Amino acid sequence: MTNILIPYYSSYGHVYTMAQAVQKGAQEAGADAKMVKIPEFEATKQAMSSQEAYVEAQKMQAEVPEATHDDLKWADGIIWGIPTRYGAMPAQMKQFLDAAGGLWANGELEGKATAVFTSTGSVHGGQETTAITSIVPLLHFGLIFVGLPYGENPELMSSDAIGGSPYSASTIAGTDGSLQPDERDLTMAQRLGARVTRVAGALHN
Ligand SMILES: Cc1cc2nc3c(=O)[nH]c(=O)nc-3n(C[C@H](O)[C@H](O)[C@H](O)COP(=O)(O)O)c2cc1C
Repeated sequence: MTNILIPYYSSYGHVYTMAQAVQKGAQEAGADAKMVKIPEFEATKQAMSSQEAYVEAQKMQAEVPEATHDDLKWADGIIWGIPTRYGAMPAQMKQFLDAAGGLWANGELEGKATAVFTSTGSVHGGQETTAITSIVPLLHFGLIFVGLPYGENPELMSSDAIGGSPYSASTIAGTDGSLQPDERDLTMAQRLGARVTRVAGALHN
């Protein structure tokens, strides 16, 4: 069986919902697919403890285990859930990657399939920049990047304000976080899960 890991970071639940769709797509493609959350900073936990939306979203994810570097070793494919912070990945995600230097040094992730999915507050808030800049550290680990092709995702041709690009599945949370992922965003997220499962399986064999 192909092992797919979905490490994600989600303050308000949108990336968590997308991660569930990615997991469903991977499972339907035959993977053992595991969601894990990127550890939160203590300072952020404290700063956000009075923000109801954050506290509720964390409760929703209470059962999801925290990501470890051993999880990365277990995986044949890794699909990262990365909300946009100033057009790029959050510090929490970068810290997790920075702390994985031992895996980098030993080349332990080289040759595994990888992909990303993202979320922004606004339509042009940086979905593509988040995906593309995230590819840079992932390539340092020797991961093999999988995109979201037009052929499988006709929704990419839509002129509606929905997520999805050739670089990643994505969603728009709304600047006040009040939107939920569009059905088309979830469908593309599922297809990404399935595609990485197929690629990871082929690479593993
Ligand atoms: C510090 C910070 C920086 C952010 N920067 C951006 C940004 O550059 N562009 C954007 O559209 N949204 C930005 N957002 C909004 C987040 O991308 C949005 O809250 C997130 O995608 C929602 O996903 P979640 O519910 O999984 O946390 C920012 C949010 C925070 C807290």
